[in-house]
Amino acid sequence: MTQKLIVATPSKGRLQENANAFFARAGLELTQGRGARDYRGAIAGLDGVEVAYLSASEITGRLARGDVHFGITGEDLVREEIADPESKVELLAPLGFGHANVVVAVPQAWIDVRAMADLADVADGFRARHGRGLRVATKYLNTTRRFFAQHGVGDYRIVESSGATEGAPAAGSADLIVDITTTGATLAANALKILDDGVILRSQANLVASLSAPWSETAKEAARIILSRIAAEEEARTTREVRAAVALNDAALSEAQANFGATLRERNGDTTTFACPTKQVAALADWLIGKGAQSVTSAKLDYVFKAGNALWGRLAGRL
Ligand SMILES: Nc1ncnc2c1ncn2[C@@H]1O[C@H](COP(=O)(O)OP(=O)(O)OP(=O)(O)O)[C@@H](O)[C@H]1O
Ligand SMILES: O=P(O)(O)OC[C@H]1O[C@H](OP(=O)(O)OP(=O)(O)O)[C@H](O)[C@@H]1O
Ligand SMILES: [Mg+2]
Repeated sequence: MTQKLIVATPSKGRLQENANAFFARAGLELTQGRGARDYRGAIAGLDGVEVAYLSASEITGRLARGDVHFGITGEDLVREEIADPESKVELLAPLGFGHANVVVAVPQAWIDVRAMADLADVADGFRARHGRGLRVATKYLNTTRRFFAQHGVGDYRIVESSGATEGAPAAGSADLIVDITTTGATLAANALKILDDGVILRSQANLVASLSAPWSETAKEAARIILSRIAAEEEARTTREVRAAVALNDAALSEAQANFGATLRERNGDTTTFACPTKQVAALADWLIGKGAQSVTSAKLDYVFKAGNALWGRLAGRL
């Protein structure tokens, strides 16, 4: 069976540009078939791969159904649109973009309502006072139901809203909302406030794998290669190669690991080379000078390929 690996990437919206940049960083050049309007593409140099350009929401649905193998989408969409996501998909890696919180927000004028417990109280008395239950505008139906149930908010109704959700309370079509926010500007413009314990999820874009897609040998091999490049880029981006002319014993190496997260890459005579988390480079250098090094250099690498491919290992273990 020569079923190709299908990689779904956002074709529009907030994740599109960042997703393209993410693949480019990993040395994966997406090539679009016959023109910008062709929604199928490929990855240069990788025969067993097909790229599908879809909306983030559509990507999530296809991952759940097993129509695509890999997809880039928001964790908010995965938790909302896939029932029992742990059994259907594997969230392989958070990608560091598409940050947004799914939140419960109420009118700022509700001065006594600060937390979910206050909301539960309001919900209980609301029907008696207003002749109807609370109305919540949202497109996150399942996420809202789960969160409200956890917090004992029972008497409410969801008003499904797919756009301009923040305007619903002022327009009179809902009393509060559950929606996504990044800067908070839209909430503020609509005189809404997030409840103190009302952050339901801190979401970001993820590389997600479908567990039910047809994982042919061709698809597995392509996935292994793609994941090794992604891991190599991530390792290179988050670490620096630190080198010093100083001989260190095993106890000192353990200390470097424990204090700075620095792992030994190579020991060559009197030269010691570490892989060090970027943020710890200066501290490690200081420590190495304290150990007798005359100078310490730090270099940024393009890729760090490793014999063991942790990302692929994790996925392979579930297929
Ligand atoms: N400020 C934000 N607002 C909405 N989504 C965001 C934001 N920041 C990041 N995202 C992420 O991007 C995903 C897709 O949102 P996006 O707005 O691109 O698409 P959409 O709302 O489905 O379609 P549209 O292109 O019509 O807005 C969200 O589900 C979320 O994971
Ligand atoms: O906290 P902020 O930075 O103000 O961002 C939040 C807003 O961004 C999103 O809308 P988007 O622009 O994607 O339009 P949409 O509602 O049509 O998806 C989201 O639905 C909020 O309305
Ligand atoms: Mg949007």
